[in-house]
Amino acid sequence: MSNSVTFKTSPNGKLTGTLRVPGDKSMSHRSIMLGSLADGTTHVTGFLTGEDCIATMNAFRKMGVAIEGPSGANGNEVTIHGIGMHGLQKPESDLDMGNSGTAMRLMTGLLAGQSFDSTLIGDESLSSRPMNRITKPLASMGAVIETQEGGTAPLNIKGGHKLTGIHYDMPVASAQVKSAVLLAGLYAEGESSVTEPGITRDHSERMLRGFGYDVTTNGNSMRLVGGGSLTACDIDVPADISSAAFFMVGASIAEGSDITLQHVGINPTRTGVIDILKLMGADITLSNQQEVGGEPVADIRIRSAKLKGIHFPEELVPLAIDEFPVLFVAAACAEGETRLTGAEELRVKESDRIQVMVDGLVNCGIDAVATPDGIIIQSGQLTSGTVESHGDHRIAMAFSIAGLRANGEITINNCANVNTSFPDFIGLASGVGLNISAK
Ligand SMILES: O=C(O)C1=C[C@@H](OP(=O)(O)O)[C@@H](O)[C@H](O)C1
Ligand SMILES: C=C(OP(=O)(O)O)C(=O)O
Repeated sequence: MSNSVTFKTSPNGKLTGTLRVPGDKSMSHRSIMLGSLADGTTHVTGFLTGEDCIATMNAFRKMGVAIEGPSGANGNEVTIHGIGMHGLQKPESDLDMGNSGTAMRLMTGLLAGQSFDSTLIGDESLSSRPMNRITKPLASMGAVIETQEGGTAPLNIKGGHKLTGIHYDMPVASAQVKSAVLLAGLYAEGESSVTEPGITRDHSERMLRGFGYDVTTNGNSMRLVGGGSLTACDIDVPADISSAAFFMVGASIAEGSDITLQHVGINPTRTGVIDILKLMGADITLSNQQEVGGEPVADIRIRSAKLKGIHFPEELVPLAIDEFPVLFVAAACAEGETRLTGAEELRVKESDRIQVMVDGLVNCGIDAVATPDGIIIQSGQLTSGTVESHGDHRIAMAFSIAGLRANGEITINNCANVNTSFPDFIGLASGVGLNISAK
């Protein structure tokens, strides 16, 4: 897709049938990172072939890791020939993390513990996101990292510095910050630990354990001791609940919908979207629940329902952090008022997701107001309109879903980055009944 991809929706769609959305982005990034540092060969299935995860894969290839794939019948199998905790080689050029905060922040933690220098770069959006939230705790472990003025990327990470474990009381509930400290902690002397102000996704801890590393979780605190090693394992990446969320909201708001989403990851640190939609009155049922490779998965059936506006519980914010753009679309279609508070983190994602969603909703006829840490949305009729996604994949897909309830066409600009997290969104969404085209 070129940079100027425009999506156009038309009315009267409903979502029916069965769908398996692409693999989990958080787990796909981590599978490449841990697989590369492990002893032995790691096979990954269900890998997300979105641009962000391919960028992570290419970064490790540049550091000497042999990685095969994506290949296989579904094109989502990857084989990583791990080179051990100390096997990475100095890359000959900058490592480009594309659009992904997760990749850049986790990689910074890992690279801080290497013997060589490296530079991490990203696209325009990533280059404007705050990196001092990780460079600060990493510096107190002994890492030497140069940021740009204002604490942004490119990041120059100086190798060869001895790291020492710390305890870090995280000021924000961020899995990326937690993971950066724990991954640096693998290379640090002694114990590294974090306490998070609210529960955040725990894929790093689970996957480290899957690779045989001892990570202890005690309530909101996690700890590990540096100097150990990782043992290769097989990883089955479930479908991404953040991608499934678009269809959960779409099926809820479009009358006559009945869709089943298969093999979705339902790790309790990710299921805020299900809890929130249920509080709004959604009809959601889970079946085939099982544990696959240390992560719970299920099939999720959603039928259309009459939603009502609510005040989103603040404790659910980190557990649904990437799903708010599409939850705001649900709110526009729900009876009454919906309020979000305690979500200032949304302002430092791929775009300022509060302001960008307010602007787009207002352009489509909805009364929405931004607050410093959230939003207030009144129920209304979505109309035709033109929306700027600001290159943010989740904004582009949220307004695609809004098209199901709009009484006219919605034009969404700057949608190329949908490929970072959801390859073939248009094909899969059209296949289950969304009236949408891209050009
Ligand atoms: O650790 C991860 O994989 C992620 C953590 C979250 O970011 P924060 O840690 O900044 O909240 C989330 O928004 C992001 O999409 C993925
Ligand atoms: C915020 C997101 O990702 P990241 O922070 O990795 O860019 C996202 O995928 O919605």
